[in-house]
Amino acid sequence: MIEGTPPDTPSNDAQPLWLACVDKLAQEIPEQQFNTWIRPLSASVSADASKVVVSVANRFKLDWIRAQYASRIALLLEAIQGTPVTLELALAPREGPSRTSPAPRTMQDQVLAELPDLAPAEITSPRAPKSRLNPALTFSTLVEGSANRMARAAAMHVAGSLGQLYNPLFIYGGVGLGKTHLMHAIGNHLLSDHPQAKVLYIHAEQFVSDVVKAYQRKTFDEFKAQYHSLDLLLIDDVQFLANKERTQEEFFNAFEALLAKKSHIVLTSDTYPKGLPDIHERLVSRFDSGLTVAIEPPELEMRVAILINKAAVENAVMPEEVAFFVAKNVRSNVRELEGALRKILAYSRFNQKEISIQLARDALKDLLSIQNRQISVENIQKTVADYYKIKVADMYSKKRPASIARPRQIAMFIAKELTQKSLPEIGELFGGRDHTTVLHAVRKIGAERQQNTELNQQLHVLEQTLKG
Ligand SMILES: Nc1ncnc2c1ncn2[C@@H]1O[C@H](COP(=O)(O)OP(=O)(O)OP(=O)(O)O)[C@@H](O)[C@H]1O
Repeated sequence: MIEGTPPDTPSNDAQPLWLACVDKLAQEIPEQQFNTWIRPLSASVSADASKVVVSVANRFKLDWIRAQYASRIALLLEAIQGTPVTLELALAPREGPSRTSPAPRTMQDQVLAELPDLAPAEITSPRAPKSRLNPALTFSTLVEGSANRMARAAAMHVAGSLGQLYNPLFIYGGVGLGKTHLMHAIGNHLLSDHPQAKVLYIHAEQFVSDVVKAYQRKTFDEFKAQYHSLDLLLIDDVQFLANKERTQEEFFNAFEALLAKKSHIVLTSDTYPKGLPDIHERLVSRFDSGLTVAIEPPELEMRVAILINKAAVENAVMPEEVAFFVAKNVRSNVRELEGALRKILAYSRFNQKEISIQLARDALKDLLSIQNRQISVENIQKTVADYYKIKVADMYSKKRPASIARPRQIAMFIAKELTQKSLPEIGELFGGRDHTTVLHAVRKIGAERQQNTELNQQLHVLEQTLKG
């Protein structure tokens, strides 16, 4: 399931498929959740009903629907239609004034300008459920591996002894690596031990919107009472506070109030605190004043374990050899692994065939061909050379100064991570080097990545660039 643009040939005849799906969801989901998340959706269905594009008002909602409801919607659509249906989520076209409208004048205007893309109805919608935690996201459903071991241990510590060490806990890493899951796990753990604890999970964009609402309705006292009285505040994706001056100020106030009363704050972001652009220095230094931990992309064995576990949750058996095949081909993040698994399960159920490597190959045909097309060792050499401002020819040359040798080692490391090439093949493509030279580079950069935040960040950027 991917984000995309509406299909070219929407058909009104096919709309009953979507309406039937919405009907089913209405029976399954609590009314308030249904009204908040599902009712506002609109969908366009291709003429042959093989593709449904659901439009969502803003990115926050899109992420939420993708995480919470997309797999269920996809399954329902296929069950109703009786043939495979591709589900896509797309941002609805924005209406009203563009972001380039003249600078706001009053404080309320300024705050309103910070509003994420929420429809007006959202501003007056009833208050969300108290903790906003998803009970399914717990420590027990989070597979542990070296990629998340430290973050998981710190999170468990926080959940077990609130307000003491590691406050704030700042968790960062690339998309779909389990940061949100870990946050919810902390909240759920705390609530299971202390059901009366005041816990709030909130996405940073929603925090911006809460600040806006407080200004609009002149309910700042209520806003402060709500936030400043929490025992645990979990705030996701703080990079979304960038350039939101007023919101940052309110967040700073809440932050200080919570720390003063020994409440705990857990934050996530796509980068480490000092790497956050357009966030006020005093907030950045607060973010960094507790414990900052990274979540890395999961290593092969962890990806295999995640696949096998998630298949079991869906009452399916994924043989280990198939899990290895998928894990070797889907490397970027857990969300993509989940997407691949969903495709395989749907394909297996639809064709009534057992899960095998051949079935996985067929189910993931599109995904595999895109990957193979995109990432070649030549592409990696060029991207890394551009990034470190050296000549591509230096990737094959025998030169040894560190300014050249290091980018070369980084390129070898990425080649091992992102392509199916063996060590000797990679060595060959780097000017006929021995496979032990490649192995040395892979081990060295891999170990350094765990310790060196800056290198880790550079690798993330390079990997994201290569994956397009
Ligand atoms: N170690 C893990 N074990 C099991 N499931 C995981 C693990 N890590 C991530 N997931 C699952 O992968 C999906 C994506 O994770 P999550 O939403 O927590 O990522 P994220 O890092 O917050 O991403 P984003 O930055 O895009 O918000 C979720 O369904 C989550 O449950």
